[in-house]
Amino acid sequence: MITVYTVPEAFSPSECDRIVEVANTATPRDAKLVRQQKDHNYRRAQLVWLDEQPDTEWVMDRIIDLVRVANRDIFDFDVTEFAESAQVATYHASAGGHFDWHSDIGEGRLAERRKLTMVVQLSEPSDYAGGTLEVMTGRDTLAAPLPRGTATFFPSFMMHRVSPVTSGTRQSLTIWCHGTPFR
Ligand SMILES: O=C(O)CCC(=O)C(=O)O
Ligand SMILES: [Fe+2]
Repeated sequence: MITVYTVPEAFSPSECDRIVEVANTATPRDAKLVRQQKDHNYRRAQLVWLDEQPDTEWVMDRIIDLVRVANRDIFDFDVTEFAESAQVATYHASAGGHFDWHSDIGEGRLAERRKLTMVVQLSEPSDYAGGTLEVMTGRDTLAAPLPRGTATFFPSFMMHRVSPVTSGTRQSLTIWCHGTPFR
């Protein structure tokens, strides 16, 4: 189904703490776009790829369970693999954190095979202002629920953005599921 689907409390507060801790102690990279070019006006965030961090296999195990259920119950997409690492993005208000409107499907061997996107809110809503994940559902946009640990799923072709973070810091966990490109 073509929809935005939310799972409250997909990750517990202590699981969010553990993921944030890994991300905050790793060496971040500036966010690169699907075609690997840097364009800071388009996206400003720091990224940590979980598969480069030790002791994070449990995160992937949880992701696999969540995605399996969401895809079985809601999307029924022909997804076969996670071809890219999960990433933790950190958007600082002080660094102009945001991500302009985009689709996750792009050119390139991996980006063209993205089908289902899952984003988990890792920060307490009171820790930041702005930084809303918005998904375009046609004429309207839908704001992803803010509570920490909430997972929001949407087809990777849907346009979405993270509005500018105006105070504090927002962190999120993103994973893509891949398969035969849509046709
Ligand atoms: O941080 C978010 O909420 C969304 C991240 C995103 O859209 C992406 O990494 O493609
Ligand atoms: Fe995205």
